[in-house]
Amino acid sequence: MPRLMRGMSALQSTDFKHGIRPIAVFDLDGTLVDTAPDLTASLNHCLHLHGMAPVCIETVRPFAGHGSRAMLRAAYGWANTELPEDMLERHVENFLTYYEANIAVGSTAFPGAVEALDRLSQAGFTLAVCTNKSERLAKVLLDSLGLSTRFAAICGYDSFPARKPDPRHLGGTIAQAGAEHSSSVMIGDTVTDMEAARNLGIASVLMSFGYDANEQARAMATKILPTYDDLTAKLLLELMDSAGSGS
Ligand SMILES: O=C(O)COP(=O)(O)O
Ligand SMILES: [Mg+2]
Repeated sequence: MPRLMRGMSALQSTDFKHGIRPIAVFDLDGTLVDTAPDLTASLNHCLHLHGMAPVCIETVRPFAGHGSRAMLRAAYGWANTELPEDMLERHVENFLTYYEANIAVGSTAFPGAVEALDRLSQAGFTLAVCTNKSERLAKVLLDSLGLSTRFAAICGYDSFPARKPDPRHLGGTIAQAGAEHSSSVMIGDTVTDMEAARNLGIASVLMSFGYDANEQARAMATKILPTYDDLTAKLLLELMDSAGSGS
């Protein structure tokens, strides 16, 4: 916190274009935090309850950023087993109960993520999280990892009437953080994040180490980065300008 305040006090709002403080909005699963270990454990807990064999984390990873239903449907598909809708809903309940109780057992911030947050804060950026997790679970996870106080807003799929890729989720997060979408950028790991940014008319960065940086996501991203090392304030300000925002 003292570090953040030092960074903020070093810059005046007049240092930014039109005096607007920029905001970097981060996706959570697969972007800031590697949640796949605990999501896989929760999935395997559900499969075990139904006498099914466990699945390995590498198989689950591409589905990990698309929610518990997507993971459960995929796992039943791999096992060639029917999954009726009512059973899926019971599984989701079990999944979420287990997940909440074990949310930060194996989950950690991706390499370089915390340092990138430090850099951006020191450069005067506001930070926020826009995730398709529930707002409550996102806050529980970020609290457990000691990261939540860094963010001016943490918004989940249930914070607004619509979720990513609907621009109301991303736009609502930016507004709740006290920022403006004309000086904002979205950093994520899936096509859902890139599409949300495009729908709001802002720049996006695709972190290609994430869970599902597929062709569609790559084609939609303003910039693709393989690691956090290159995620700098300078780059994000340039992307905001080139997206026509902030001008
Ligand atoms: O839980 C999900 O559906 C995905 O979460 P994310 O938006 O943080 O990647
Ligand atoms: Mg994600």
